[in-house]
Amino acid sequence: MKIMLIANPVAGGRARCKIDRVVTSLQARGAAVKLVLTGARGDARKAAADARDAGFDRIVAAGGDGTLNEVINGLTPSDTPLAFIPLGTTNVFALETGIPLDLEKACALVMDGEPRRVCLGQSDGEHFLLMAGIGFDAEVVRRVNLRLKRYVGKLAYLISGLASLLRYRPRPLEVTTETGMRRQAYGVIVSNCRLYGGRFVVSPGASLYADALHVCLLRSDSRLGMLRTVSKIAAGHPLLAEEVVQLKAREITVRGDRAPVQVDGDYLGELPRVFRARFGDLQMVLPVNEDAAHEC
Ligand SMILES: Nc1ncnc2c1ncn2[C@@H]1O[C@H](COP(=O)(O)OP(=O)(O)OP(=O)(O)O)[C@@H](O)[C@H]1O
Repeated sequence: MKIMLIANPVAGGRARCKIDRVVTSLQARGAAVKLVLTGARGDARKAAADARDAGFDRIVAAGGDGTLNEVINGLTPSDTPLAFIPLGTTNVFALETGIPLDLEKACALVMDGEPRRVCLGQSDGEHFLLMAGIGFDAEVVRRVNLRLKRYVGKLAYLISGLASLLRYRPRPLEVTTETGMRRQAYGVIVSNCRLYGGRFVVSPGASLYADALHVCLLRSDSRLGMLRTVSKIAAGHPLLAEEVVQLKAREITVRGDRAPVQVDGDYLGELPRVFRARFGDLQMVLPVNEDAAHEC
């Protein structure tokens, strides 16, 4: 099996030795591995685009969810299956899909797993695998100090969250779906997966294998209300109808006065934006689980 391994040596703080172990493990399982180490943002995307038609049997992204997002954007659309080795800080995609955090088991999945078609979110030509956030969470992502994140990990988001909370004022957002349904909200999370930011379940009905996105509309128009909703999500408490509205849609338009947008944990820009579900443009090597089998 010919494998292109695109790996971020600074994922999760320091991943260089883990990447060497991944190469050794894949070679021991019979793979011919070409390794590209990223040196900066954008390298993983370029490497994936270059590898697209180069005859590899698998493209493997090794790093955090940010590296995975870049590889997806370089690769899609493609029939070459994409596998993932989680080496990141939060590893939301691995938690969502059950990709093992144990390197040996993750390498075994790369070699033995069956590729299957997945759904991606798309906005202005950019793909996302996990979610897009509009409003407060995007402000937190915009303000996060990436150098600090290398040293303190997830704590950098908490620091940015507290700093953002002092200044942020929830502003009204207008959300329209392809069926013409129109709603107002003060924060929006467009999900392709159930989990958000770690093990927090924001969109329980979302699935990587369905041709749709789930939309969570946050209705609190005050900072205190917003804090209450976020705390309940973090504690795993059920949310009330006056706090959130959940929708399912294939196309979602969000308008609002220069509100910030993040996708898969990276700042993307400001509103207005259209978010679309795109099923089948990419195949991924993932563990088989029953939910996934049902959705297919
Ligand atoms: N050699 C490098 N030096 C500095 N930054 C890099 C390098 N290679 C890639 N990057 C940037 O680091 C960003 C974050 O890395 P990545 O997502 O792999 O790990 P993480 O942030 O630790 O994990 P997670 O996304 O799961 O929180 C990438 O989006 C990329 O822009």
